[in-house]
Amino acid sequence: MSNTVTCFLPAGGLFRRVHCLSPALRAYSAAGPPSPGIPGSLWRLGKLNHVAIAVPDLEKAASLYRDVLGAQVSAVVPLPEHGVCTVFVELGNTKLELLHPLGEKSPIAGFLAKNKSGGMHHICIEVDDIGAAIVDLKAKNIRTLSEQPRIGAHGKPVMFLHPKDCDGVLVELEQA
Ligand SMILES: C[C@@H](C(=O)O)C(=O)SCCNC(=O)CCNC(=O)[C@H](O)C(C)(C)COP(=O)(O)OP(=O)(O)OC[C@H]1O[C@@H](n2cnc3c(N)ncnc32)[C@H](O)[C@@H]1OP(=O)(O)O
Repeated sequence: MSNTVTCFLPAGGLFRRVHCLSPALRAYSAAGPPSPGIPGSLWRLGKLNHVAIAVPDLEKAASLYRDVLGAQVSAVVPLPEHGVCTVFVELGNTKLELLHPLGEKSPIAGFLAKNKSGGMHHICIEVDDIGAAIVDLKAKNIRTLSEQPRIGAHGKPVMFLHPKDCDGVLVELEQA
């Protein structure tokens, strides 16, 4: 079954044929696909909470999203317990988290040394039961980057998963 329908849009007195998402698929996309979960599993994956971008100049990056792209951008929030300063960019369906190292032992210092102009650092996905998720993922040999969950940028427990066990992507799970 095709996911697209053909629409005819007026264009300079004529009609232009374009392919667009079928109404059913559009409704599904707007609501967000429900995670089916693993049968018998005690936890489920939820929404994309944010995509984090490590940046060498936080003010410059905040200005790009606020003044050039017109997004709603938060103030700078230092999180010394995580070794980063953050700025959140509101996108409606998700957020961007701009990250800059704070302190001498920042966990993002190595990443920025390798990626001097910055780059995508991690994705954060919500889970409905972070404790159950951690037990399950450890049993499946996915390495967690701390023994216990820590309190993340939104005041909720978070856990990072090793990028080498997640197809090269650093994944943060956040309690919904
Ligand atoms: C506030 C909170 C929140 O949102 O709630 C946050 O954001 S805190 C955000 C900051 N906190 C965190 O990131 C905490 C979790 N992160 C960590 O524990 C660390 O950053 C690691 C992911 C273990 C990487 O540490 P480090 O750079 O010192 O180690 P390393 O250079 O030996 O890296 C090991 C391998 O992983 C790769 N690697 C490193 N960082 C990566 C990243 N962000 N994405 C994908 N791959 C990455 C390296 O290139 C290397 O691969 P090769 O061996 O192939 O070269």
